[in-house]
Amino acid sequence: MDIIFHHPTFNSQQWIEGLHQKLPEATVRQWLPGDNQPADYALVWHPPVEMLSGRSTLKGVFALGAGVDSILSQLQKHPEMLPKGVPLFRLEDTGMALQMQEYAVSQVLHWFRRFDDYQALKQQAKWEPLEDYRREDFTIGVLGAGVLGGKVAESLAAWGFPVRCWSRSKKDYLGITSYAGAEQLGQFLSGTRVLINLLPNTPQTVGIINSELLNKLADNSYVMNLARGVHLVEDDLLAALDSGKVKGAMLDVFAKEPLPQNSLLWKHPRIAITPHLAAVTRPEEAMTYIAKTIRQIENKESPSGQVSLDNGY
Ligand SMILES: NC(=O)C1=CN([C@@H]2O[C@H](COP(=O)(O)OP(=O)(O)OC[C@H]3O[C@@H](n4cnc5c(N)ncnc54)[C@H](OP(=O)(O)O)[C@@H]3O)[C@@H](O)[C@H]2O)C=CC1
Ligand SMILES: O=CC(=O)O
Repeated sequence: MDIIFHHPTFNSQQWIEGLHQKLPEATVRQWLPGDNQPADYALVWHPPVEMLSGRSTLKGVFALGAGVDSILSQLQKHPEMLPKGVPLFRLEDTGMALQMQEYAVSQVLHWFRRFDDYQALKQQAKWEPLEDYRREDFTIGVLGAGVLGGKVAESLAAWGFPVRCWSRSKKDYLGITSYAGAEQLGQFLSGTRVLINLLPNTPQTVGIINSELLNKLADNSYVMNLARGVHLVEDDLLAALDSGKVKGAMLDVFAKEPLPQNSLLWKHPRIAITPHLAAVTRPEEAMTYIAKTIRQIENKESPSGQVSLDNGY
């Protein structure tokens, strides 16, 4: 079995050796331009078109992340890149759900305990106990209730917050109110105090967090974008912060990354920023998942994690 690997920043040697340990029968090599030798599987992130195109004998392509929007947008321009019938897989959880839970829970607690307000008071050297927020006024709404959104919703429910989620299909998560489809988005937003985005980037979700949506949230709401920058209309968020509709935001992803130096988001006192690391690919867990999936494919089983090219995620 031959596996080719390409990632612009990962340590290729670590992956080649790690995969070989998990799949001793496999020969794993870093793909380099000009390599058109046979391959059964390809592990990729931002793959050069020539790496994949024409490889009709591939049994699977693995994206080395959870979101496949960059690969799908490359595919739009170069449909030949993924030969017909070759399945595309993505990483399902592989250690990312726990990272997302850590990120979301810590920031929700920060807002809930009014640490943002106390930081502002500290700037003025003011000793001023504020009224506590009540959990019942702190409904959390998670946009996207898949592998990561579902786990984030569950962890916040465990902290006793009222939690709801929104997805395409209805969910049955314990203690979480599920809303589905465009027709239930308004209900989902009404009364939501903290909005957490974990949607995939698809034509239906681009720009979804805009002024119309933000205006439907509860007053003094908070926004956390953990999915993709293109989901958020940055100017609309700035306007909602300035009008007081939104009280604070925590952003991990941006329409343009790295976030340009001249972006107004950097300067806003009520926006916190992290550089797209809410959940990173953990090599050990990812390799375990990929090796298991390859074995399932070899055994003619149906592994989970296959991307629906029709749905775009
Ligand atoms: N910032 C970071 O570091 C990281 C960001 N990400 C981002 O997180 C995203 C989510 O990952 P993951 O949870 O694994 O993805 P999943 O595919 O498991 O979940 C996606 C969810 O979004 C829902 N959804 C999709 N389209 C729509 C729509 N049009 N309307 C309503 N709901 C919709 C799906 O509904 P249904 O369940 O009904 O299909 C599903 O619940 C990734 O696509 C990636 O962009 C991922 C990892 C790290
Ligand atoms: O943003 C990261 C990913 O895995 O998707």
